[in-house]
Amino acid sequence: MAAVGEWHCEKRPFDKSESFANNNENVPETGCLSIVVLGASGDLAKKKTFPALFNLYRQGFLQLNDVHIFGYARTKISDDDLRDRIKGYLPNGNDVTEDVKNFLLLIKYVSGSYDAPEGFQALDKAISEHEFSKNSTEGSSRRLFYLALPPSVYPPVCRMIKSHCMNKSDLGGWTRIVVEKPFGRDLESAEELSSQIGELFEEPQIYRIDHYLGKELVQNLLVLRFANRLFLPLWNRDNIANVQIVFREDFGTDGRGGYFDQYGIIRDIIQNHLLQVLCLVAMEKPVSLKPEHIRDEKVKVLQSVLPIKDEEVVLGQYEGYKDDPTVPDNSNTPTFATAILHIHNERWEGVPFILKAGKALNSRKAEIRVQFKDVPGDIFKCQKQGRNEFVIRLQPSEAIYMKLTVKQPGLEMSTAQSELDLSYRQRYQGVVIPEAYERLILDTIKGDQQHFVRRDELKAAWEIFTPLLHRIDNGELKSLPYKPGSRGPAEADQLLEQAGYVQTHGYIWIPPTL
Ligand SMILES: NC(=O)C1=CN([C@@H]2O[C@H](COP(=O)(O)OP(=O)(O)OC[C@H]3O[C@@H](n4cnc5c(N)ncnc54)[C@H](OP(=O)(O)O)[C@@H]3O)[C@@H](O)[C@H]2O)C=CC1
Ligand SMILES: O=C1O[C@H](COP(=O)(O)O)[C@@H](O)[C@H](O)[C@H]1O
Repeated sequence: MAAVGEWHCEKRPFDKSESFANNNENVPETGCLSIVVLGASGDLAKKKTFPALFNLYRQGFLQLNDVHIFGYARTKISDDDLRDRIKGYLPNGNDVTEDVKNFLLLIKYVSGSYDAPEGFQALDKAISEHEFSKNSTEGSSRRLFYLALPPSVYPPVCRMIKSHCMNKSDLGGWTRIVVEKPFGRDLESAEELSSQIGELFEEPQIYRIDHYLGKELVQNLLVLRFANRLFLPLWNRDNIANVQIVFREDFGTDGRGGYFDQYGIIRDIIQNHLLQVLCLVAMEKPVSLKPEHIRDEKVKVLQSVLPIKDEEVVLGQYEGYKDDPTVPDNSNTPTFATAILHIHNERWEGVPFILKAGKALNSRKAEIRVQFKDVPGDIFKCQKQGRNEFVIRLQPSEAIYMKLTVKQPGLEMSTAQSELDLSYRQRYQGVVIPEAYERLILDTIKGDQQHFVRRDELKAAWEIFTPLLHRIDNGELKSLPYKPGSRGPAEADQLLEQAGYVQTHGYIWIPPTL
């Protein structure tokens, strides 16, 4: 038993019945599982993919008897070199515990190119040997390919997997591929990539990962919205004045300037992470929790978004961004953007959805802020404290709180702003909040596509942002300079005010301490 306030990890059985989210009619699967991380020498693999696999392993979701992990990349390194690279990124990886040792022994490395058969044939041989050594029986050849690679190599890699590495039909089981963002640069390139991959794999085999969908509080959105009577009648244009979905980072592009400059903050954060969150905030109740029912509702939201107007966009670029030698001196790439989206449907007509994301700002946080309208016939006018807000803090200090006006304790009848607060660290002491990648990889193994982006969703998301992105790429919209460590361009706050957001002055939510 963990002491109060201490976070701990438990071995959990892989039990389908324990979670309501599993009612997606997937058949429970056991048997030989090969997880292949392509691009194993890279940044994402060492920082996110392998640590997520380790966490799944130490919680008992990946069984020693079934699983084998393969790293694949061009770099010529040995199994031990790869293990050494990964070790430092595992939780407490430098104290080589039994768990760390056993996990690292599960990893083998195969080197090869991304567009020639030899490497993939060697990979297939290594996987088959593993399947053979585990005495695989029918239905037990499960092969998961995680493409931790630049999207430019997805098409050749998918072709190679299809030609040389599919699960063996006599054993049954499955082959699935996980692809990372950025999935295209605009509608046309995304559709081309989708078609290339779609010719090789069926949609149920393709897992387009958006790690924001794996975050605990993003996963809580459906429960909050549809399991609480309190919110059902309030969640609409009659009561809600505006919705903000905000991502802030207090560091810049930090050595990733070359990559970032080709994409910018809208492609990096808004078109995917924030838009996915918007869908979950705005969608209608799905028929059930089946992945297709949920994704159908998300697509409807995206298809109801009106074209974005230039006057409802503010772009910024932090001073010093172009000091990175890999960023061109004349770059107009935004590192900050605020854009207002309007959803043209019965529930949301007239409610601005303000999406804001920025790098090198004054704080690091991601949150959803639902601001309610003023109370009609307000009798406390003279001491008005501010509007009700429902805030879902995605990170850090995960929390859900409701800003309310209450009576200030004491003899006087005066009002104050306070909150009803569910702070996770305090309420769920000793409970581990899983990393987004950990949860999503587990979903791919279970075959649950609920938290992955379907092809038509991706298309609709690009349809919303492509015209704006093209205007930015053509230099028709300029990025305003802002100071690193600031709130971003002042024009963004003016836009917020124009959209009807009423800021509460003199009140700051402080995460409770234990
Ligand atoms: N890093 C992160 O935090 C995040 C990354 N992503 C996405 O994940 C994917 C991988 O990201 P990341 O690990 O940072 O990328 P890297 O730049 O580290 O690339 C991963 C590996 O791919 C190979 N590679 C790199 N460039 C090329 C190229 N031009 N042609 C062929 N192979 C290449 C290299 O392996 P080798 O040369 O050994 O073959 C490299 O180790 C990308 O799609 C990225 O956008 C998404 C979210 C966060
Ligand atoms: O996808 C990305 O996300 C990270 C932020 O992820 P978070 O889970 O730490 O919020 C961001 O830094 C990166 O630019 C982007 O590509």
